Amino acid sequence: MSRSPSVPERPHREIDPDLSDDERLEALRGHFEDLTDVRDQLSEQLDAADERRERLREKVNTVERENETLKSSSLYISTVEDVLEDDEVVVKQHGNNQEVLTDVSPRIAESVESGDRVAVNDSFSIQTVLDTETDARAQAMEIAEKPDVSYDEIGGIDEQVTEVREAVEQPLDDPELFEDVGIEPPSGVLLHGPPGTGKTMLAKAVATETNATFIKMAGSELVRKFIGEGSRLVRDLFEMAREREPAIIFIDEIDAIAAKRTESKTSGDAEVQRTMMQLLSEMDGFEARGEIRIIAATNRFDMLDRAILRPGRFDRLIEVPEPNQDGREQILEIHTREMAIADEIDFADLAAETEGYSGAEIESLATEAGMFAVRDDRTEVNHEDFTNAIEKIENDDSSDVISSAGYFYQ
Ligand SMILES: Nc1ncnc2c1ncn2[C@@H]1O[C@H](COP(=O)(O)OP(=O)(O)OP(=O)(O)O)[C@@H](O)[C@H]1O
Repeated sequence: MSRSPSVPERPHREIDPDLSDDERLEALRGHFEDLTDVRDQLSEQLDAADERRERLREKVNTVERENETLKSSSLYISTVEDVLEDDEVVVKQHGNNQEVLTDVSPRIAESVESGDRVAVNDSFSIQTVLDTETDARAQAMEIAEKPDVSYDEIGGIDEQVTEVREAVEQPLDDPELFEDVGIEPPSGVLLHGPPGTGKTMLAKAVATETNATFIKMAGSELVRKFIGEGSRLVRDLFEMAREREPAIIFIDEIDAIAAKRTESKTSGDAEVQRTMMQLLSEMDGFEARGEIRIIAATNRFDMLDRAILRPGRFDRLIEVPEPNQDGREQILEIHTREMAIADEIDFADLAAETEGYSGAEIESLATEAGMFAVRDDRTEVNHEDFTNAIEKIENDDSSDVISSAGYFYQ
């Protein structure tokens, strides 16, 4: 940056009072000339400053325009395939799968790794590395390499466990058996039933048992949070499963993307429709004996578009009902396994008191009973803590533990 020019010194001239008139006039003239000089210098400096200000203003305008263009121009999402030497990388564009060799700016070169999702501009230069926050794929899916749910943690739905094991686990574990018999295993399994009855648990338990990666995507989030990205995310979902075989794809709340067509033809509906079409086409092109199994869940079975239930799609329907007396008893026992509970606790009695409770609600009940003991400074939970907890839950209007209001299952 150039230094600002120094301000000229103010001229000063003493005039001797003893001088003659002519001499004084001469001295004053000299002083006047000095002043004029200073004025000229100042005015030159002023012009130079004006010129500099003008140049800076132009610079600011250009930067502002560049900034605007950067902000408004769309960036494309790509995946880094390979990081080479000299800050070069190979990226693959989503959508058209085009592979491009491009440079990474030294500013972010350190943080780019193979497998990263990045945003590139028109000339494929990487602008940013998408972190997990901005990475829709990571946000939309829950991935567990090793889910940790075993069948003995699921109570009251033994029949459903057996059915799911036959339809999902066996084709993964023993595909030859199906080949020998000459049948195709079911393509997709649809679990339907009220909320909190163990559908997600069941899917996770199969993944645990078969050492498969568990990849979950929630239909409602696809529709609410990832507007416009639904079909791409469905494609990504299957791609991710193929990358991580064996894998269990679990689509929760499938009704959000596979509901019967409504009268209204809003653009939102069209988008949901596209997402469903993508799901159907992924399933249709699927090798049923492969290492990927698909489980979907819904508590709005009545709303489903029948197209997804056709053979080759979700062709095995398994109802997961609310637990009965025995089921509730088993679930209570499961959720109190790790608790210090008194011998006197009568599970059959508590099961009778909790008619209409789902598995998730029974789990909350156990926690609430434990809270009563904590409040009382006791380490052992007794029968009364449970009955108090039931009373509290049922009286507590604000509690959504017993959430029959939001319950649409038919
Ligand atoms: N049958 C069950 N046995 C033991 N625990 C259960 C059972 N059902 C539900 N739970 C408990 O409730 C929690 C929630 O259950 P889960 O998420 O599997 O229900 P869901 O049927 O998938 O519900 P939603 O339809 O709301 O997604 C589980 O983590 C588990 O602790």
